[in-house]
Amino acid sequence: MRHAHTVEQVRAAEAELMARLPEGTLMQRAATGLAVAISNFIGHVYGARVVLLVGSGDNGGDALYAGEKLARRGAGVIAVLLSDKAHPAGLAALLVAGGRVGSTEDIATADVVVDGIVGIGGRPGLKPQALAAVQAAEEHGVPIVAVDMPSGVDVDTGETPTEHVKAALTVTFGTHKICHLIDPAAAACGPVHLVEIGLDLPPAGVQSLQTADVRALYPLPRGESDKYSRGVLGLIAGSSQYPGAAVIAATGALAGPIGMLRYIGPDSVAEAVRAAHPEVVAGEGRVQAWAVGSGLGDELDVAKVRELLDAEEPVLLDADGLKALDESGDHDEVLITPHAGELARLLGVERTVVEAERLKHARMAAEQFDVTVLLKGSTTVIARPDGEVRVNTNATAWLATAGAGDVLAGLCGSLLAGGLNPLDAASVGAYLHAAAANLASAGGPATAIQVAGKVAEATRLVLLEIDSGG
Ligand SMILES: NC(=O)C1=CN([C@@H]2O[C@H](COP(=O)(O)OP(=O)(O)OC[C@H]3O[C@@H](n4cnc5c(N)ncnc54)[C@H](OP(=O)(O)O)[C@@H]3O)[C@@H](O)[C@H]2O)[C@@H](O)CC1
Ligand SMILES: [K+]
Repeated sequence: MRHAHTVEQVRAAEAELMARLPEGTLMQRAATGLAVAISNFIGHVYGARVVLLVGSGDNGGDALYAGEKLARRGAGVIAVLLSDKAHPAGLAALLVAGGRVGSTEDIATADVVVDGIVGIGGRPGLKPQALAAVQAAEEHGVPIVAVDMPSGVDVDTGETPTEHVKAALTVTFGTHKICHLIDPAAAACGPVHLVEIGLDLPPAGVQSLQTADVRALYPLPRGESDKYSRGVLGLIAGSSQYPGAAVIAATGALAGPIGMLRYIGPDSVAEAVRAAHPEVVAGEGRVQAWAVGSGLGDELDVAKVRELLDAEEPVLLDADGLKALDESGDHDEVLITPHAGELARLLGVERTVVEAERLKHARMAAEQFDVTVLLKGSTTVIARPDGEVRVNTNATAWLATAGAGDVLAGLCGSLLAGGLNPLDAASVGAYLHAAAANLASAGGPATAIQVAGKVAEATRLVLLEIDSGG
């Protein structure tokens, strides 16, 4: 599990640990890990040209001490001081090691720029001198390694209301922060490298499943399992207008853990579903969970869906089905899977607002409708009414294709029917969906059906303990 803590939690853990260690120990641990990560990033140290952007706090201190270590190994290290309060001991150490103070002019010929402008003490945005330095790096194509996080992002929300660094690599300390996992800030981090510094942290409110977590959660059939005990999913999807959505959702569902799929819908759509998947049973019967909504169009039966929402079985509500959601009733076992536009409609706000503040709006909807919300997007945010959040970060941009959401709905529904709670079903489903997309895409385009076709293989790789790039 990858954990993302808030600034307040990190500060408390840091204070507790610092009280037990000689002064400066934590910063030295951070700077050592940072120097190693920078040298791995540039591939060579001797003769490398490194420019440090140094703000007024300890984030700049980390950069200066890492610069000192690189200078000792033969790098040419130049510090651009963005404040007259730059960490005095760190600066002295850099100068003793042969580094020097320079200006933004030095950026043009650098191999790497190190962003030590601000860390967890930062407010969003960049001051003019810092912005000019960052723009110089961008203009000259010099990659930026961010210390702790790209300066200018909102650390605790992942929002990027104004200018910020776009890093090629982020080196963080002790634990991940929320901005590393939530877009749009997460997209500005590049790969995130975690340096352990020994912090003792409380449970994190934002987490991200890794391969081993998915393996541990996945509902496995047992020797005595039959098709009913593995779980039966009822699928209400597709319409004369969008028959394909039912076929695609069914393909996603059958690639999950269920033993049987029941399809409920118009005869013509049922025929299409059964032509693609002869194993599907058409018509009502006992189910362990419902997946409702993909491609229903105008044929949504609001009363019927509300009946299901009030019943005991878990319900996944997607696409057109979301129109049936209201704030009444107990929706503990309900999972909704909107994209930003659909969530915006539910909350009565603009889509762009949801995209800019994904964590906030996913949590808001979860609380308001008393449901688990899976907000689709480049990083998928899954929020529970109690505020617990999981994020899925292994998606490929190629997954933005028609029908991909129907595959996800079918798969997550299948996991609900297989016995997972909405949070686990959503996070395991999002992980396997993205892993399948990575296999189907392999760096190029892929259709939704091709993605669905790779879910079984992605699952097998996870269960066999092979990391499929997820
Ligand atoms: N916690 C840990 O476990 C460890 C932490 N470590 C490191 O310490 C870092 C935190 O250091 P920190 O607390 O000194 O704050 P930091 O982020 O450097 O900001 C300093 C000052 O900048 C200012 N400022 C604010 N916003 C701004 C902006 N947009 N643009 C420009 N300036 C802005 C503001 O001052 P003000 O302007 O209000 O006077 C603020 O006080 C942390 O990220 C990690 O790298 C590691 O060494 C070891 C383990
Ligand atoms: K930074």
